[in-house]
Amino acid sequence: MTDRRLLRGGTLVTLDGAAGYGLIPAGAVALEDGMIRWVGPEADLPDSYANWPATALEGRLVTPALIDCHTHLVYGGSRAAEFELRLTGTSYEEIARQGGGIAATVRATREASEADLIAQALPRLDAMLSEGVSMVEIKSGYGLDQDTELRMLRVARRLGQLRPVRIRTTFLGAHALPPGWTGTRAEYLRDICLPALRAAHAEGLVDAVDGFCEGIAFSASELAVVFAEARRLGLPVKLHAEQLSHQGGIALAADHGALSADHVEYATEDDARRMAKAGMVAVLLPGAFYALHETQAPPVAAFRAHGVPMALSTDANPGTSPLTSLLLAMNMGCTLFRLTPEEALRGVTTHAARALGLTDTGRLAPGLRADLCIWNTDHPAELSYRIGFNPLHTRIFGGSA
Ligand SMILES: O=C(O)CC[C@@H]1NC(=O)NC1=O
Ligand SMILES: [Fe+3]
Repeated sequence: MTDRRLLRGGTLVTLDGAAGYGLIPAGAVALEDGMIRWVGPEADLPDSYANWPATALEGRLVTPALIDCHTHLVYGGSRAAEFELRLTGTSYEEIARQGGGIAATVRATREASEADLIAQALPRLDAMLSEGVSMVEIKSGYGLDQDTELRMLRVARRLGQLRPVRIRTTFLGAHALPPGWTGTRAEYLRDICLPALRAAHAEGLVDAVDGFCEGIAFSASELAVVFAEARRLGLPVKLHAEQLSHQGGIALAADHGALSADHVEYATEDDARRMAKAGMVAVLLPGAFYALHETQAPPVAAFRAHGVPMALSTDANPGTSPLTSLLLAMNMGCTLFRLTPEEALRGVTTHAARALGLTDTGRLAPGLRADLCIWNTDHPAELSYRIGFNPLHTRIFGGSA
């Protein structure tokens, strides 16, 4: 039985082309068997679609469904108490020295069963879906041992079976040293991280590989070992780079054909040039910038000048970005990083898809997946202008509402 649906009488934001909204006023979209078949002015609708079951859009805005391309959505426990500590004078570093920070989440995640992790992740995932998200990237990185890293990735895969959403998984064993590790960072990567990556890959749990290139985490030369193994396994790479300082992470990522460099607050003009040449996406994460009271914004003007596509994401994680609203991340991208509303919308659709290495979604065009959002507004800027307001009317996933 062919599943057909015609949306008619809305303002379409196709995002076709390298710039602009690709607006089609009074437009129509024909969906069939989970794919977009036709997009255009309703006046030009071919007769063959005229009798398809129709939904009147009544002038509402239609965009591609949203994509959150950088999250740490699966984890155990909460760090709300640390939030309170920080606001009563204890520094981030002091909390880490006391065994808090990532280590606290690692302990809670190791103690959590698969069912616990699913139960704790679902409300966060549901919050994203309620705002029109159709795809979420989820990283490991709170296990830092093989069993827990694989359990995190299995949970991420399971979430895509429990909800109408696509999940892309990223192995982030190179996130931090495990609590209590007495060896070197290179020994952790060799003896724990890489065997876990190979085991996760063998189980089909990994879509990409990531690392945290920072003074408090791993150096570019240490991470080169992880990226070399990822490439040997045929996996794409991406990198948390230049977040709190300049460590040369972008150069490493560019040398390994990375899909993206993420955070990039301390990226330079030369980094932007390298990213453009390597065809990388800059994934901007304003939630962490905001929560850490960061003052160094990413070099948006340099990314624009060199044609580096910019994506936006929540970086949903319990420490530096306990944010599960991609709409708020859009507003932060505009307000904190001075992105235009068009750049913000591209950042959570077509550029986010590119940051995940995907070409089957992120725009309204024939042949792409029928993942769309219908909004109770008629102007695209409303999506990043409002703060704490969700104008979603209908989320269409694979052609179904
Ligand atoms: O604090 C946490 O739990 C994660 C921090 C998070 N991880 C990373 O690589 N950068 C971050 O901001
Ligand atoms: Fe992150």
